[in-house]
Amino acid sequence: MARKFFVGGNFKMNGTRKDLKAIVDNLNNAQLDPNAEVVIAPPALYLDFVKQNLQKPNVEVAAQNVFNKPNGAFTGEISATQLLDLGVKWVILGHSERRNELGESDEFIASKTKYALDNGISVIWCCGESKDTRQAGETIKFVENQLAALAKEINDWKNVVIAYEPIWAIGTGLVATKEQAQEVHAAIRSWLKQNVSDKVAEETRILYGGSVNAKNCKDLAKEQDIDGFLVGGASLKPEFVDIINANL
Ligand SMILES: O=C[C@H](O)COP(=O)(O)O
Repeated sequence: MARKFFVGGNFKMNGTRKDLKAIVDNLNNAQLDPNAEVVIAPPALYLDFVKQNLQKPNVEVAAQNVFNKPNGAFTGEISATQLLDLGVKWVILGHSERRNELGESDEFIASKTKYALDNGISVIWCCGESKDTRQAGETIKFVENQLAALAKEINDWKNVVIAYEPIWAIGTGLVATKEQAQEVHAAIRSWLKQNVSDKVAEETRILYGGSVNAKNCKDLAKEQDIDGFLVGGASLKPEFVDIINANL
């Protein structure tokens, strides 16, 4: 089964209504590859605003976080029920900025992933190594450990998209070579085959994230196990359209 090309735009903590309207208008007015599935993740405060302004049926909205409890005294958190109330059916979890800046552990991320999936929200689950880990030659072992922590919590992978994002490539302009990215993507797929099932390995989309732009996306997209991208900085710019259209 061919895996559908997937492009996520992670706006992170960027944009006001004016900026976001311009980004959404740019997408509304663009010719987008009809075979690409596109999800954009504005700051939580603007999820509804972006949703109301989007006019493209193949572009959906994602949250950048969700908590693992239904409601209650959890200041600053957002529940799955609240996301569904706005019609938001995607969430990004496990991003290295939340792992490192906010101290989210593998176990906490796995429990949030389970909670989101159990409530019908699809997850873009992120993994990836630091520069030190890569230099020590431990990239694959590190990513496999992150996967193992997730696999302890979840059984059903059909609504999970994996994003491999080497931390040293995020926002640095230092993109992984297509060989480096393909090697880790193939290792993730092989881990899924050995530890989950052939079907999950075959069907799960594995995205690359880390300084993807209009210039490097076409080459990366040709790699066998790269099924799309999770884009940060460039998703705020008009070139996001070129990344969505990388296969055209
Ligand atoms: O979630 C997106 C990644 O962190 C990549 O960000 P970047 O494209 O700005 O390097």
